[in-house]
Amino acid sequence: MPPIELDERASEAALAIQATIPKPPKVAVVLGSGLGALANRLADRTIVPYAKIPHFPRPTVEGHEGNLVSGTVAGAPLLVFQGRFHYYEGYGLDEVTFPIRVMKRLGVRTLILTAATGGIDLSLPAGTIVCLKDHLNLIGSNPLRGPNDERVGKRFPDMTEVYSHRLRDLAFEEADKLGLNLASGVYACLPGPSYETPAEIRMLRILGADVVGMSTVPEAIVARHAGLDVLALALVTNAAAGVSGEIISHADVVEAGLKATPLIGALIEGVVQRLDAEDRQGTA
Ligand SMILES: O=P(O)(O)O[C@H]1O[C@H](CO)[C@@H](O)[C@H]1O
Ligand code: HPA
Repeated sequence: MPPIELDERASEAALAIQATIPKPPKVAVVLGSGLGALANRLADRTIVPYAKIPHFPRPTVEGHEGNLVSGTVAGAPLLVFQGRFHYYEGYGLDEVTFPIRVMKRLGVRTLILTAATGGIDLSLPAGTIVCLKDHLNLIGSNPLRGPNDERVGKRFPDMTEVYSHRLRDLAFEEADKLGLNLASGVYACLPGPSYETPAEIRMLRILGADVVGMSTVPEAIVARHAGLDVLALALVTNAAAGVSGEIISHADVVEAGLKATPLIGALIEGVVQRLDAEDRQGTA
């Protein structure tokens, strides 16, 4: 898909959203597997089903509802993408990252990505929340492949700091307030949909990965290209293949996501409130 056409699609989608949400929040969250209930924590909700947004793909995976929800958390505005798209669903990376291109046009400046992941590092048991410090893009392609749209970002965007140091510091401060032991780690993105083999997990550990999943990285790359600040919170829903010997199932992943929703929700709310306070003081 040439970039101009993609740009037009994203602009049309943004215009349609603005018909219902005229002043979209500047902070957006993409919810990972099993974390959809986070959207229910918002007050003053306006819901736009993805099906009502032109050119928007439809989620096909259990645990990804397919709604754009605008609302507030303790008075702070937040835009929630309840459901994401994955490469393994058959979507191209243009479609996987379409919501990021749309939110850029809506005026979003900060993106919080959430994801369900397998824990590679033995010190990261199920239930741990990991604040990403870096990633390994092992999906076999790049969402910026193809002609570059210079109006959005550079041909060769720097990726030294994909996950904003400022936002990470903020997340750790808010985690402290909640008494939450937030971990820090590197996310390896594989195409899926099969889970990894134990040998692949040993390889990923040698490569420096702490958690593994099938999303997040394409979205983070497109967001950085477009100049958004990115924070990513990965929930460890299971021990990665071969780590505990337990079988991995998506039903268990979704259940673990549901269980952790109150905690990860409280952390996100703390971060969003801090960003709102900074915005009001004109420091963001
Ligand atoms: O990354 P999210 O969307 O949270 O989902 C994770 O959970 C699914 C596998 O159970 C995969 O889609 C993996 O990427
Ligand atoms: O173990 C996993 N591997 C890949 N993706 C995942 N998403 C949740 N758990 C996993």
